[in-house]
Amino acid sequence: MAASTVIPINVGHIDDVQELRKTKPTTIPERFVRDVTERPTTLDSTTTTLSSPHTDIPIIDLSKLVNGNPDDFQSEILNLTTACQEWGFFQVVNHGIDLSLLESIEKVAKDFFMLPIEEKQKYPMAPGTIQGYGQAFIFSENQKLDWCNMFALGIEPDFIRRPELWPSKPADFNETLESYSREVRKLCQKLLKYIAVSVGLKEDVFEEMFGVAVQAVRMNYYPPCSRPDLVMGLSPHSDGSAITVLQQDKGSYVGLQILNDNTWVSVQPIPNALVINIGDSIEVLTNGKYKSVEHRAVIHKEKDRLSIVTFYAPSYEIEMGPIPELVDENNPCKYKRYNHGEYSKHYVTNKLRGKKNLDFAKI
Ligand SMILES: O=C(O)CCC(=O)C(=O)O
Ligand SMILES: [Fe+2]
Repeated sequence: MAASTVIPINVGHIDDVQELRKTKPTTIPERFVRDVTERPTTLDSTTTTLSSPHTDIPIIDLSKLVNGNPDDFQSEILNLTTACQEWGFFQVVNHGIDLSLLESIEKVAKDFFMLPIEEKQKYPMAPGTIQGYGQAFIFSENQKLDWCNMFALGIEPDFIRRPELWPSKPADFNETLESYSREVRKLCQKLLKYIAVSVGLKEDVFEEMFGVAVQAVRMNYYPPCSRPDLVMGLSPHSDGSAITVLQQDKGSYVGLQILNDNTWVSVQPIPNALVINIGDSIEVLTNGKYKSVEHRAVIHKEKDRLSIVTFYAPSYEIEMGPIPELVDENNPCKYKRYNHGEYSKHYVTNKLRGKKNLDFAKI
């Protein structure tokens, strides 16, 4: 997320999805109804329950990388290479973050979303910005809305923080988010080290390059919807980050889908695991060897869902472009050199639209 810039735009009226849900509408408001081509594709027409192939995306056991014997380390690095190259997504187990902390962040996030709307609206996401409570990436009154309420905050570096948007309720929200973010930051640093090794680079390459990495969190709350076949929880997109860490609530239904081989496949949640995905910045740095992958969230007819998503990205000052070791005559340079801050700005000032934002970086 880039530092906020206020853009004078007319986004029209954005319904709060939780409030909308309370009114039990018999028809879904037009602004949430997707064009036929954009609806969740595979549908069990008898039950209006969404069904799509479930795939077990790769699982990485971090403990084998952090303190495994050399054989385990090597085989897990190979798994990581496959996961990043063929999927761009994996679930990490034995990630070292206390389960009690995962539970605490889930609790404060849920408690926040359950507050009265008047309380949540004390922290509004202004049109065209990406921090606070509301709906991000809406830039016009004609744009379709996602079936989702979001609460997003910049964490690091300090200058991206908007302290006025940090809520006073629930009382332990801020403290919990600080502890959680510290742990997730360490996890990202570890993962990037192993991702570097897995692509044949020295382990500190990203750490050294990134400077004070940008970290932001977005909590997505998806209420149920009587017509999940018509709406989208979160529009298809790739993340602008280097990597993203996604925590789903305990007992989450299958809501995250990723585009693999042109098919939307559902990610089956594993209790206490974290979902990791490659963002656009790693795609550029690895010269496309590891690609960011388009993903989206779909909605359930009866159940709600919460995801807590951390984006970890290079500092805005750094110059981006493929790492020279990954460019040769068999792998010609596919991306230009640009300032990462420019890309972040480009990303947050456009609607979510698959991988289109990355055209910015392509030669
Ligand atoms: O809720 C999910 O599963 C997806 C969230 C996501 O992709 C995002 O916030 O960028
Ligand atoms: Fe995402």
